[in-house]
Amino acid sequence: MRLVAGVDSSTQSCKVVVCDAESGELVRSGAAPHPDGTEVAPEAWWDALQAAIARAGGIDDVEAVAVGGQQHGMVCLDESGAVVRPAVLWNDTRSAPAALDLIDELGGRQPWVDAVGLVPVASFTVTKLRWLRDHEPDHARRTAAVCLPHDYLTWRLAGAPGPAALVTDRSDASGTGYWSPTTGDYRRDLLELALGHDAILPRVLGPAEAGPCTSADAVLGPGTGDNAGAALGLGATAGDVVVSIGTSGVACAVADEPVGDVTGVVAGFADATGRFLPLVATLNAARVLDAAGRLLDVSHEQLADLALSAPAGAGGLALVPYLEGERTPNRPDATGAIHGLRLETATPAYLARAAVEGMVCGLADAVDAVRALGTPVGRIILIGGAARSPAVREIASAVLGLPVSVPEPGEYVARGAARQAAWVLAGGDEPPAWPLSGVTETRAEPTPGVRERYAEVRDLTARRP
Ligand SMILES: Nc1ncnc2c1ncn2[C@@H]1O[C@H](COP(=O)(O)OP(=O)(O)O)[C@@H](O)[C@H]1O
Ligand SMILES: O=C(CO)[C@@H](O)[C@H](O)COP(=O)(O)O
Repeated sequence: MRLVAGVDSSTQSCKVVVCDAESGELVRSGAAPHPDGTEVAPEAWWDALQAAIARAGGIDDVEAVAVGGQQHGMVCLDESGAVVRPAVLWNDTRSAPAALDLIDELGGRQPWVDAVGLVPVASFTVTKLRWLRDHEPDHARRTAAVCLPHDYLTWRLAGAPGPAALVTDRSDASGTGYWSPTTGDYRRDLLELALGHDAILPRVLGPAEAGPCTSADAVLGPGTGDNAGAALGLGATAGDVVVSIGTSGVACAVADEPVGDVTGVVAGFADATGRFLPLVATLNAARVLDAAGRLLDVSHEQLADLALSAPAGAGGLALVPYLEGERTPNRPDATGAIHGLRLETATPAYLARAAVEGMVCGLADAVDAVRALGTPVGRIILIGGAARSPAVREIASAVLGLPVSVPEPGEYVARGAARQAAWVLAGGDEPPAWPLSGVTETRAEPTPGVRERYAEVRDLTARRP
């Protein structure tokens, strides 16, 4: 059996899967946590990767490896390849004012969409670089190379051979704000507009192009942004909308043509197969349920039981989930809120229901935005840590008014990276066929009233203190 490995260096943890290159069958896996916070030393990702690899039984016997990872994080290296400052992550909102400055300086939203397929918001790398230039000019000046979390780990696996050897892929490059999915080229003028000077950027490899090798002589694939990795791991095709409920909430779909949305709601990313990946991301997803569990002092399982024991709509109790500010809609300074509290609804069960419904309503808006750009929504595929919750599956189907397909619990981003590694080994125009097993479908009675109530209260939130 020829083995390949795939990595998902996500916001909260690092996961490694080792798979049969031909069939995709999972052979073994491991995981390790990441530190909390929206600023992380890249060395911590490297340590977590080493721990996850060890827990997966090592990767000395694999022939190819690819790394998927959280998108957009700003990793700055100096001339020697040393990290200049901790990475600023996708969910850090400090660069919201920088995003507005950049939009203004290029002449509005449309020039950004035309140039790079997206409108800058705090999540995207380009705005973080502008923040760096404005707030830490010494760090900006020392920055000789800029890369993303997955690029950094690929480079470390290759032995960190100097910044000029950095590589990336189309999907993650498309989330920087200085690479065009339409032309396949960097927009160095936009990098300079943000950072104040040019810098080394990772070479963008083709979807199945081999990168350097690891110290154990396994070939490294280009890697992927995590959402493109998930689409590849699931084998998503036209009509599939992948909804991921991890730290971020995401709705995305594979498309044959690039997408441009001047409202900035849908980002026109590239995917991991040479196609495109229109995507909407929210800042508030699984952690809203973590927070509800903490408030009620219950486990995820108990929270799900509580939520399912309350009636749909939670008697008008509605939770706006902007606990970390929000990216879509673009409200970096917003906070969460609970509306409609009455004596009858002031119970753990109603609050649990409202938390799941509020979080899912944010994702329903995301699915609507993807659909509004002409993407067909035939099937919803639900993944991410919170897809393990029966309440999330049931309420997602009810609120979306659609059946929801859930593959067996697994690490689909890491699987997508492993499938890319197998593709690098096998060559050819399409990745090896890796059948998806254990998909179950949840169909719940639609509850349109839940979204109507949510729409009434969605904008009624206080600003962050
Ligand atoms: N059974 C569950 N119900 C709800 N949430 C869960 C459950 N299991 C895990 N989670 C949550 O899923 C999140 C991790 O999901 P994951 O997709 O790995 O996140 P990320 O990719 O952002 O690191 C955590 O916030 C965790 O608490
Ligand atoms: O910012 C985005 C997509 O644009 C996020 O989806 C990040 O890529 C982080 O993903 P998770 O770690 O939450 O899965």
